[in-house]
Amino acid sequence: MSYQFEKLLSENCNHNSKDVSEDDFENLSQTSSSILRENSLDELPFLNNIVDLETKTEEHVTAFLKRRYVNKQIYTWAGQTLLAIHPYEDIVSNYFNDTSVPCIDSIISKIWFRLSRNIGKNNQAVVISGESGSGKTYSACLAMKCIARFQKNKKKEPTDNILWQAWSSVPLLTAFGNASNEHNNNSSRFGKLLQLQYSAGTIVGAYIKTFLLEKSRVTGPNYQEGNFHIFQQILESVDDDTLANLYLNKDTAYKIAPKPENYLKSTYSETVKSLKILNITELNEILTILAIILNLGNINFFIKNENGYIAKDSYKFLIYASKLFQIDSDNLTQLLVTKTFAAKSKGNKRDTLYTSPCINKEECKERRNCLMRFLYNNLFLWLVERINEQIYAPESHKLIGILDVYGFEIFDTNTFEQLCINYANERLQQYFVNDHILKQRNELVAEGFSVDDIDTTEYSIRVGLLDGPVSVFGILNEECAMKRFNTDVFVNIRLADTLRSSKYFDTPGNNFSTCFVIKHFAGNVTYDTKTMLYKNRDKVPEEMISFLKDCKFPFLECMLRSSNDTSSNKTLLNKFTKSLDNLMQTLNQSDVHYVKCLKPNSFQIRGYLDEAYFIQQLRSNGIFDIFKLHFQNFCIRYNFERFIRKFSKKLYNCLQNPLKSEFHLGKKYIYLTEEGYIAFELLQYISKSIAARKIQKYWWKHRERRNRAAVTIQEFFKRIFFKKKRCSIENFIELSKMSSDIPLGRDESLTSTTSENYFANSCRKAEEYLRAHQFNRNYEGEQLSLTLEKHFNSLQTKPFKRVLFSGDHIISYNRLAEIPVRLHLSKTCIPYSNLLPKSELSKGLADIF
Ligand SMILES: Nc1ncnc2c1ncn2[C@@H]1O[C@H](COP(=O)(O)OP(=O)(O)OP(=O)(O)O)[C@@H](O)[C@H]1O
Repeated sequence: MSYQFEKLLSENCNHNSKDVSEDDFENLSQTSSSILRENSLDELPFLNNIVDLETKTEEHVTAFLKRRYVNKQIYTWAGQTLLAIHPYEDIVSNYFNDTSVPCIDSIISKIWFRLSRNIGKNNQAVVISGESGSGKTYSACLAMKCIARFQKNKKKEPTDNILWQAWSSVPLLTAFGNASNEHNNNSSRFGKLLQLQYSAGTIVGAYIKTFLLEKSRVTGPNYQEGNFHIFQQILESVDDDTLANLYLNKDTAYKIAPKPENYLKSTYSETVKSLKILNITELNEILTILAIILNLGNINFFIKNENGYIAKDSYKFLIYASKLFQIDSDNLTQLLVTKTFAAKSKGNKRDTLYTSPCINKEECKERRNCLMRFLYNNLFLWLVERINEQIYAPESHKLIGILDVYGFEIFDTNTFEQLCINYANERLQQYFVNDHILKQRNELVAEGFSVDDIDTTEYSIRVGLLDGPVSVFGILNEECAMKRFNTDVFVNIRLADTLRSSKYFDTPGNNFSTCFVIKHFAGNVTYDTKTMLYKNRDKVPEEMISFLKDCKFPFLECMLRSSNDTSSNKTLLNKFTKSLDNLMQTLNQSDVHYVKCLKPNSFQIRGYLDEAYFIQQLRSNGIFDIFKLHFQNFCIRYNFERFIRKFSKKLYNCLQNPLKSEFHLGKKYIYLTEEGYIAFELLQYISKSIAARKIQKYWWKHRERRNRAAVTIQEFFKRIFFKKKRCSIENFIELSKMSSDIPLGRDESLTSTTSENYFANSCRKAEEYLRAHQFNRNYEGEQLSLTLEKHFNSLQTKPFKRVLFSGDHIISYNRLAEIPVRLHLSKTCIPYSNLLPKSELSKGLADIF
């Protein structure tokens, strides 16, 4: 046991509850550990964590995962990382509501557990990674569904529920940001980090951060690929009248929106519903922008005498687009077929602007495409901003991040977008290995665990090759900054000359090739430098912005406000690298949980796991490195002081033997497995209940004794009081007797007035007596007055026959009531029982009132 910990234990020995005996703990700990053992056996009919395998060779692990996959067990733990194999069939429902097996739900329950008990960092994140089409977005949706089940206040109307609104953003952003490609008919063409704001068991807000939309797709997807789903949705589902207002027609072939074989039949109604849930009312404006893009895409050009012109057959589309822009068609023509450039003027004068015609069709097309990309990208950013306005809670809260970025991509032709996407995956993989595996390894070694070496240099070298000082990005950015005329071949030669020494870089083909190869963690990808510089510059001509500002369509102004700073000289790679740096910072502030999505084969066939293909994914994902860290099962750690404050020394002493394997004492921390932590909490709870019950028992005993003592004292005092009272009544009776025993007629000096005085005196004394004894209309008082009344009336004193008492007053002493009178001095449950019938009042008690 660590010295520090021992010291703390001895310092804190007074901390324990004295009510619970060591034996109680002993018994409890035995019971609970046996419960835990039984549970784990019940819950794990098969092994479900590959670190528990006895033989951990690559072949063994693959065979084990294959067996699970064939048994339709698509989820498996690799330490604390969840492996999810794409089933290519709908079997996920088997896992619903069962957190005992590895699945997305178990990750979310872990996160919920941590947040609700303040374990670990304030923020939690799920990083879902994998190749394109491996099921990342699907897993992200499952995670959100699971959070919805966990959160409190389920009864709230769905429309008031932030999570419901955040959930509605999924089909909306899918429609605008997903498209079909050869790997996946619903491939995300942007990266997304959804941050859910958590407070006291509820999601109170959310925020969506997006990364680099593949905007080049909007000008026309690659062969057999689709454009963003929204275009098909409009052309298929919007009614004819609305389409006519948008200058669109179902019979027209729109070049940018081909229908690939495997296109996703997503529904427009779902998109509209999501807009409604998110209170986005600008549906018409959105449709107009999309209609402009569709019409612009059909505009063709021809060149005559080195001047660009709009082709006659496509002139109508130009007219439609300018009507939708609400600007004169000549302005649009001018924008598309001429270019403006600024020439430096002498002195401090402003630059002079010159206009020159586009000299070839490609230039005209590029200007048109630039306008379409700019419009679509800004529409997308505006949409994300509007969603965030609706779902964001301004107060700071704990965060649950769900990161779903585009998956690693290898196509026949890979260009700038694939370079960015694969770079993002490379960064995430590097983060996983460096900040998750390596950091843990070093900490574990420092804490006394013995862990094998893990070589992570290859991941850093590859990231350095892409974005370091001498790197692919460095050269592309430099070429953009120099603004010199350079061909794609030249850029490729420069890349090859500079980076040839790296073992992760290669240049296939001859000197005129425009291709280079990067050996990524997930495979070799051949990139084409064609259009790379152009796309990297990401420049929107000034005159295009002025044109949009001149248009009378008011929505354009709102949209431009959400746009990025177009005047900035930063390249797209600069911006993208920066956004990924921010993402890494966000992850650094969170406890990160990993879901690695894997594809069983490259043919999208269900029930078949291609071992060679699969093993490569495991290798490149760093899954085999996880074996070296199987200590990471100790996923909860406390520093000693907090541990002792939370649990007690006695609890620790009792549990250290039965739960020996569930915790580890390091130099700074005590490490617990989740089972260990639950056992500690369970026993602490039970021990507190025992202590509480004991305290209750003592308290009841004490109260009983106190009550009994009070009763004894009361009895004693009552006895004395009654004795005294009886005494004083007797005295009074004696006194009254004396006053009434006046010998009438015998002594002439004693007149009737004298006798009357005597009687009146007696009565006054009787009243005083009653008052002095605190006559308060209670039973005792009543008894007393009745006793006195009886006594007076037995005296037969002349001329006063009867004396009638009410409380501490004599109310009648000159004549008897002619009817039997009962005076009720306290309220009874019989209504009006304290009143006499009116008819009887005059006869009996007229002098009373
Ligand atoms: N566990 C699963 N059960 C059933 N279908 C699934 C499962 N996982 C994924 N799918 C389906 O597979 C397809 C691809 O999944 P998804 O879009 O989530 O992949 P992705 O990794 O996000 O791809 P990309 O990186 O291209 O966006 C989708 O149609 C999805 O519905």
